[in-house]
Amino acid sequence: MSQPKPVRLALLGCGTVGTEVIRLLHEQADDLTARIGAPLELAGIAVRRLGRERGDLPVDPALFTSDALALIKRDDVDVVIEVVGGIEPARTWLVEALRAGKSVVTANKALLAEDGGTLHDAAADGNADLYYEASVAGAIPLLRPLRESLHGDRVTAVTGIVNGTTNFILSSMAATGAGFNEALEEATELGYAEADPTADVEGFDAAAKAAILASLAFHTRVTAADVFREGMTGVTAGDMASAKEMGCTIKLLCIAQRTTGPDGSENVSVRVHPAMIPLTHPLASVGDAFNAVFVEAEGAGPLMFYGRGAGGRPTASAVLGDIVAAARNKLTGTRAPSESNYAELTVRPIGESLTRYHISLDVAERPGVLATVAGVFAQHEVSIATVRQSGRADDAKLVIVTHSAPDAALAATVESLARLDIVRSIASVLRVEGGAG
Ligand SMILES: NC(=O)C1=CN([C@@H]2O[C@H](COP(=O)(O)OP(=O)(O)OC[C@H]3O[C@@H](n4cnc5c(N)ncnc54)[C@H](OP(=O)(O)O)[C@@H]3O)[C@@H](O)[C@H]2O)C=CC1
Ligand SMILES: N[C@@H](CC=O)C(=O)O
Repeated sequence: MSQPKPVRLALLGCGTVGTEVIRLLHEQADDLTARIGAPLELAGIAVRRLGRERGDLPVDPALFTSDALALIKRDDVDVVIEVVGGIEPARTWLVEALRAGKSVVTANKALLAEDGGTLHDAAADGNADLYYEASVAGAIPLLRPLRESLHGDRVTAVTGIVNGTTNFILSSMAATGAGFNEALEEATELGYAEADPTADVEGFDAAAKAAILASLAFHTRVTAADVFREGMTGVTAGDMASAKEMGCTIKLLCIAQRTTGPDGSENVSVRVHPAMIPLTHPLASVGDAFNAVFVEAEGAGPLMFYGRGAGGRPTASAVLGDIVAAARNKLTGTRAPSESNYAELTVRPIGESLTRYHISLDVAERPGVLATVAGVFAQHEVSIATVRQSGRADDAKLVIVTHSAPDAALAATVESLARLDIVRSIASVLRVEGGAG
């Protein structure tokens, strides 16, 4: 019997993820051939620095090129795998590949969240597959369940920890009191952080993932620019200690919800910010670079997805799953179902979202302080859940946790508090989720 023709792959990028894709392709070659019905073969590997030392990769050095576009355009390439990152030149490459009918597998959440529409349109034009499971939550199978398994249901919320680097840092700060810089350095060495770790710590990476999740979950187009984003660089050791005292911890959360506006219209709210959650909350025990995501759907109820959210090998596992799917489709001449972004829901501004605040104030110690502070909350129609008071005659502290209120009212309350002469400083403001406080 004649050997089936190999499915030929162009790999763009050979960094943390790309090298592990090469290793898995090599280690599992026989199994992959059996599963797909044809062998996978690397046609070329595009990198930026041809002379870079790449260790003992099980691959022919002649496959390396610095001309990604020429590699993509080759007639013998069936599937393009992009693990480079960034907006350009990745967008140009992927549009070129898709329009030419080549399937694309990418881990590039930044591009998908900024301009996913262009990629989906190019995939439709070229009748090609666009797979991106690795772009959100590393190894966790999450996008395929949203894209396929839950397509008969109505998803109402997606909440979770979707950035491994910041979860690693916050978990280290909570467990060992490790400093921010030290923990970030370790996360970078372990291959969790983005090329520019600002994307992680300032919440851009999680916001991109939130946009992808919200688009898939609610069948509407949400871009990174639509997502309210606050990073975790402002979280201090003091915040962590205060959270601990209250039986809580702090996590960078992604929260995407289907909501109803004041006029009864349906819309969505998508936000990323650090939040205080009780230690009893299932997300509180998600440590290291692990991710966990809750999906709530009307029929299914709550579902939880948990696993490694970053790192070369786990991410490569998700990439390989997509390669197998794309290769099978190539052989059978079929295509994965395209995205159904039909809903056109408006994204509500953060000010309209209902949140709760934990506010820590340094105040003067004199009679009437508490009443004055409480008056400010009343003025903004924000109800107080708990108040803790501590301190000496010249240096008192008030820690206030609110009930839920529109975020704009809570932010305005903080602004008014800052203007009071009895408030020496606002030590910290954190949002609270999951019954904390
Ligand atoms: N690391 C992780 O845990 C995860 C990463 N991702 C995503 O995967 C993608 C890759 O991440 P990661 O492997 O960590 O990144 P790295 O920075 O480790 O690797 C990037 C690779 O892209 C190559 N490259 C950069 N610019 C060009 C160019 N102009 N032409 C050709 N090659 C180029 C680099 O070449 P050279 O080697 O010569 O420098 C390098 O091989 C990103 O989109 C990231 O967001 C997704 C999930 C998890
Ligand atoms: N930098 C990202 C990598 C995976 O997406 C993270 O830390 O989660």
